[in-house]
Amino acid sequence: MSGSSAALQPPADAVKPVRHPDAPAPGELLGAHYEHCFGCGPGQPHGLHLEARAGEGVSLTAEFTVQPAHQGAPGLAHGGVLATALDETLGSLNWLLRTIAVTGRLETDFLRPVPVGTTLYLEAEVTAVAGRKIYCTATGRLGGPGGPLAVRADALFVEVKVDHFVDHGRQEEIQAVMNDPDQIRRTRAFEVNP
Ligand SMILES: CCCCCCCCCCCCCCCC(=O)SCCNC(=O)CCNC(=O)[C@H](O)C(C)(C)COP(=O)(O)OP(=O)(O)OC[C@H]1O[C@@H](n2cnc3c(N)ncnc32)[C@H](O)[C@@H]1OP(=O)(O)O
Repeated sequence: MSGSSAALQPPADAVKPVRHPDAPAPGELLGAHYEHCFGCGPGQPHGLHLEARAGEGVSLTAEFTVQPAHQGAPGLAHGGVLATALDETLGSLNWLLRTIAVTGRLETDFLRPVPVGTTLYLEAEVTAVAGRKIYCTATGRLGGPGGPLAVRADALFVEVKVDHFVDHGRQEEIQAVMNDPDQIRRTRAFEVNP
């Protein structure tokens, strides 16, 4: 079963997404947006370590290999972890728009079980933009980019300012990020109007 709910249908005044002129070139690895992100951070031992690569237009591909720490049922990926992989992949699209945005809504279809050791090949694209609202879609396939479809998702991301994180994040981590010039550079790469 698939098909997104009315909340994920772009309004009549939505426009096509525009790839930012300074977006990473097609084929370029996007890198982690935060060292300790559960989805993409290299400093998160049990994280997904998802790696995303820019595609054409406002699209990208990503890969994630399911580890024993990601199990739900014996030998199978937990559904919440797969939803995280989709969420992270969709969130990475914002590198190409150079916009900071957070997930407002994520609708997921789980079509096939995903065994531990499998590499999930993900593809995502932004389909429409309406003001601060970014509509996007993603798929995850087993074993290769042309493999069987295992998971898919439609989502709405909402553009926010850096203040979103500063105001709501725990002080300890926010301060550490503020003191890290590398992280500040990565955050700036998301923003058109910092
Ligand atoms: C120093 C620090 C450096 C940090 C450097 C970070 C770098 C970049 C990190 C990125 C990280 C990504 C990681 C992966 C993606 C996540 O996992 S993000 C984490 C999960 N998501 C969240 O925590 C978001 C929690 N929710 C919220 O904060 C707020 O609800 C939101 C989403 C910001 C919206 O609140 P708001 O700004 O007050 O906006 P609001 O007026 O309510 O909504 C705006 C529009 O969106 C619509 N909308 C909002 N929510 C929904 C919904 N659920 N369904 C349908 N429509 C909705 C509204 O109806 C409205 O539509 P219009 O009226 O404009 O037509």
